Amino acid sequence: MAGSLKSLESCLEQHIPPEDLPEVKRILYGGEARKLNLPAAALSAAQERDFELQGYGFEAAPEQLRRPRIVRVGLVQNKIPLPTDAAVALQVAALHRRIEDIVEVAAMCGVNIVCFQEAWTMPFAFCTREKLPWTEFAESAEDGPTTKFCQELAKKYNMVVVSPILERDEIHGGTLWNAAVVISNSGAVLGKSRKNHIPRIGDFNESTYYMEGNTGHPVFQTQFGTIAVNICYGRHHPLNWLMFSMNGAEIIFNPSATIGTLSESLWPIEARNAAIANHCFTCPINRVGTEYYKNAFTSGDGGKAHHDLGHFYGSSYVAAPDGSRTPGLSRTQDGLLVVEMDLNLCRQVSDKWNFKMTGRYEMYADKLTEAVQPYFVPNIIKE
Ligand SMILES: NC(=O)NCCC(=O)O
Repeated sequence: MAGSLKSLESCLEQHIPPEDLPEVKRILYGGEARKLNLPAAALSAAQERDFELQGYGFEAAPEQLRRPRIVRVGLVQNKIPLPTDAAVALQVAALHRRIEDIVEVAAMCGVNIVCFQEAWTMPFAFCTREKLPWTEFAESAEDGPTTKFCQELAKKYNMVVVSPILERDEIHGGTLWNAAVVISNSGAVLGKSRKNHIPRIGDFNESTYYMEGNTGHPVFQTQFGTIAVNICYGRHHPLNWLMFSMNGAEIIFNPSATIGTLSESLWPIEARNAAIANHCFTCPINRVGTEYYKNAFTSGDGGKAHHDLGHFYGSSYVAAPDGSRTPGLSRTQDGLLVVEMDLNLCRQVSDKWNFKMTGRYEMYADKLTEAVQPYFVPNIIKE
């Protein structure tokens, strides 16, 4: 069964000889991440509320002129608590309750910035290509009920909240977007970042619902650091990560909804590579579970009609600019990953590896401008 393996890390812990494990972890993960000492009350609340709680820390070297810039981020992955044919309002309310329970524990763990999974207020129903009831989950990014709910959480816990939703933009003809709303710890809506790349693969039929985002690559200056949101499929586009980094992002969240058969072998690579290439922290988050739909749908490949998109494999993790990473959360269980990071590490790694300095961006900018022209002639040298 797709979801039967709890996590890659638990499998390694179980089967790699103990004397080899540290070296295996060094090669695979860039070393053993420091475990955070999380409060006992938080650990027992997580257990009672049936979600995994893990905490890790990344260090930076002490500097003479800058104080450490320590921030704690919280990544939340979860199943949908109600079946997909429950009333829309009940599904949203149940998700709000679930997230409220998890965010309370994040607050106990001192989290400064929390991010939820892609389209967190709904099942990932775009596979069905049906409009109702799924479009009813869409809300205003600026003052919809979910944004108001997140504003309350932000103020209550002095926490920046990144809330990826299905957005309805009433000002522009009621159009739908896949967007992440960023709410300051003051409770103010800082802004939104729309998904730039919309998948056209397998049952990810999102293009039936919304277009490629038009907000570019905004970064949000928060009290705790400069953050950006690269939504799901944007993970496969190195230039998308690059542009958030160009605008100064120190932490790039990647709220996602993706399934094992399609992307699980890419998952540990892409966001981690982006952290390395852009001297920043990246935080990929994936939902968990299998979501069933009453009406069967086909994949347009001659195969049988089916009732689910596949197994969402969780495995949320954080990668650091030096290429090290935390273990992933479970592939099957709801979870909160708390990660402490010193943002000074971004510049320290940049000074060491110099990817920004050696990037030759002007060369690529010129050549890309040429390459996107309709009558571009590729530079192929022939005998
Ligand atoms: N939500 C989404 O864009 N999924 C597409 C599949 C993937 O990017 O792994």
